[in-house]
Amino acid sequence: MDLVNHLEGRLLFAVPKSKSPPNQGRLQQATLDLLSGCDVQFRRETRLDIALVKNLPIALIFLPAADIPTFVGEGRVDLGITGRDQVAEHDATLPAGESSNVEEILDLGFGACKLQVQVPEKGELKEAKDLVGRNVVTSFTALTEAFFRNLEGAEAGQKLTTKIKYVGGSVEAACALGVADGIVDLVESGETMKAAGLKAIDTVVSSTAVLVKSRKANSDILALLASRLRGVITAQKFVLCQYNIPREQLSVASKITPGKRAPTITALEEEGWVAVSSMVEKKRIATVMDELIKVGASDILVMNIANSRTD
Ligand SMILES: Nc1ncnc2c1ncn2[C@@H]1O[C@H](COP(=O)(O)OP(=O)(O)OP(=O)(O)O)[C@@H](O)[C@H]1O
Ligand SMILES: O=P(O)(O)OC[C@H]1O[C@H](OP(=O)(O)OP(=O)(O)O)[C@H](O)[C@@H]1O
Repeated sequence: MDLVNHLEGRLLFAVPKSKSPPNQGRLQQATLDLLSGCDVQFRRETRLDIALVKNLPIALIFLPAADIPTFVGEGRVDLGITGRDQVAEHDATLPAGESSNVEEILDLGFGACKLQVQVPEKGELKEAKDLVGRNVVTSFTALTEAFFRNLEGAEAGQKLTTKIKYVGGSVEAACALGVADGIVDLVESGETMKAAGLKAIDTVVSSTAVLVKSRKANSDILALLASRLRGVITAQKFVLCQYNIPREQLSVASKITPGKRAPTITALEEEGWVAVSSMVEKKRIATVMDELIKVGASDILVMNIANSRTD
């Protein structure tokens, strides 16, 4: 089947694909899990970068994470998932005064990392401004140039004294090989940086995976898909907390669990008691339970949310 001829009338959705098999594309699996949570059904033929969604008028286009902002920005695809670092790098390449056509509509929470300025651990360089006028190697040349332009106080168009060179990978080797005095590279666990004898001295961008749309793209199917994705992400971030509490303590407990809009309150058969049900951010739940106990709550139950729709 010639898939390209079947794209007409479909929302084009760019999802990150793996370029190099050993790394398997850091954003790919979490993205596929997210699509499955939204009941986006498709089968990708081996080596094909286009997959038609069976149950919705959507076509998935598998592209390298770094290229997705370009395709979205030019309106060639309507929607995409990539790292915020990639969007920032794309935006930094735009001519001064030109605004980006890549609009972030949802933080997806996974793929967290930081683009950091790194120098040899044992050396005289202590802060980013010590690298001004020296050699810096990176895969993110536009962001690095903007960062040092700011440090140098250089006007747009004025030549930088810091020399920024592009490499496509293994950036951390540049210092050891004498190509660079410092690098600007992604740090997730910090293992690569540590193994290369480097330390971070500044952060250019903090990143997570984001859902982006082309500024002019708007359709019912785009709104539906964004709403489904938001529902799955919200469900992953929140738990449902239920507890019983004396009615006179309700106002203080409601401040601890205000919910997304407001907590649900149900009267109990027992005089003077109510049951409360409220969504709570997963990362806060232990503290919230401690606080609820202190104000007299009992029978506290916490449940995972399989899916949600709150917009
Ligand atoms: N440790 C990490 N190293 C690189 N990117 C990371 C890391 N952790 C999270 N990310 C995010 O993943 C994005 C890269 O995605 P992905 O790995 O799919 O791209 P790729 O480099 O094209 O794939 P591959 O690594 O298979 O070549 C980065 O831009 C960043 O947002
Ligand atoms: O902080 P960590 O968890 O160690 O991850 C960070 C490393 O991962 C990425 O490299 P990648 O593995 O994609 O290889 P590359 O250097 O060839 O791009 C990135 O460029 C860092 O080198």
